[in-house]
Amino acid sequence: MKIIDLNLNNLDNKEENIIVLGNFDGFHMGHLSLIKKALMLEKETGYLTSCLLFKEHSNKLINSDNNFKFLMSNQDKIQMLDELHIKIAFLISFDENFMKLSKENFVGNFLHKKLGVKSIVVGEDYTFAYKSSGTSKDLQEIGDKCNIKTYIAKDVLFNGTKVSSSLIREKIKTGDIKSANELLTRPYFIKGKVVHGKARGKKLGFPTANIEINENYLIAKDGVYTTIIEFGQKKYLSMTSIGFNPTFNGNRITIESHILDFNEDIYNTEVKLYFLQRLRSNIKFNKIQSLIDQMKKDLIETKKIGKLYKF
Ligand SMILES: Cc1cc2nc3c(=O)[nH]c(=O)nc-3n(C[C@H](O)[C@H](O)[C@H](O)COP(=O)(O)O)c2cc1C
Ligand SMILES: Nc1ncnc2c1ncn2[C@@H]1O[C@H](COP(=O)(O)OP(=O)(O)O)[C@@H](O)[C@H]1O
Repeated sequence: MKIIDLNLNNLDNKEENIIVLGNFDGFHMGHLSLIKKALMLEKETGYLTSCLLFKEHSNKLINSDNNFKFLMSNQDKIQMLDELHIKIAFLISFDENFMKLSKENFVGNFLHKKLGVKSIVVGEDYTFAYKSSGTSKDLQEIGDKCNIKTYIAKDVLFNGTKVSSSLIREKIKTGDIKSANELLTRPYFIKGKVVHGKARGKKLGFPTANIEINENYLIAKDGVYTTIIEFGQKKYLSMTSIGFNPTFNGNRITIESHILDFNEDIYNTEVKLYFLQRLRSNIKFNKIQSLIDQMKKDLIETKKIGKLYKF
């Protein structure tokens, strides 16, 4: 995939393309239907598929909601687009200039003249231009005038409900990982570096890799999960606790993962943690032995669940 930073490159050799527009937080079922449509059009027309990504998350700028949490980073989105065989990723800063573009300028100048867009694929609820004044219907109307064909994909429903990034955020926040994973069509994951904890894990017989928390991204509901941890091109079954370590009266949330059949130092390693299933809530035990006994039960459960997944 070609990555074009529009703030750095002037597109001398622009290629005619079919652009997929949206925010794509999570790359869920609905997003995948747009990508599929664009890839079909690519086969029919020979134009290359492309996608526009904002270098800074647009919601953060528009809402100025500092508590807004994302499902994935831009880097994850780029990797996902590449894996899906999209040919060009256009990156642009969501700055004052871009934010203030009129509907006509966005389509006629930016998409048509600057990027060489021949077709657009969007969802029904897409909005664009100054103060989100443009709708997908506007895109179609203005696009027609400059020979851009717009395809508006129907909302994807799951059990009668529209699939959306906010619905998935809600599922993750409430610990319904099973539904979130169904909507994403893959296990929900987070990424982070292994940092030092309180060095209690080894003493309990369950060392845990503590994963550094990035405030920009969503954290699943407090509890114990069966997970898969990936680093150094390998995947391992693991069980992860998200919470305040109530047994030890902890005062900050940690994400810590005990890796099965593993015994190596992985401090400072970048890991990817996939959530498969939530096992239970965190418990404040009166005795440390009770916590250990419970972790042994979690281990048995995790092994059972692990057998159901190929990784
Ligand atoms: C599978 C699993 C289940 C856990 N369950 C609980 C729990 O129910 N209550 C609790 O206080 N801590 C729980 N923990 C967190 C442990 O208290 C924590 O891993 C331990 O204190 C080690 O912390 P450290 O990494 O800072 O050394 C769990 C950890 C794991 C890996
Ligand atoms: N099976 C394992 N699962 C997780 N971490 C392990 C495992 N075996 C060894 N380790 C190493 O031990 C560290 C965790 O030990 P622990 O006593 O819990 O200390 P800390 O509180 O610093 O996390 C991990 O960061 C990792 O480097």
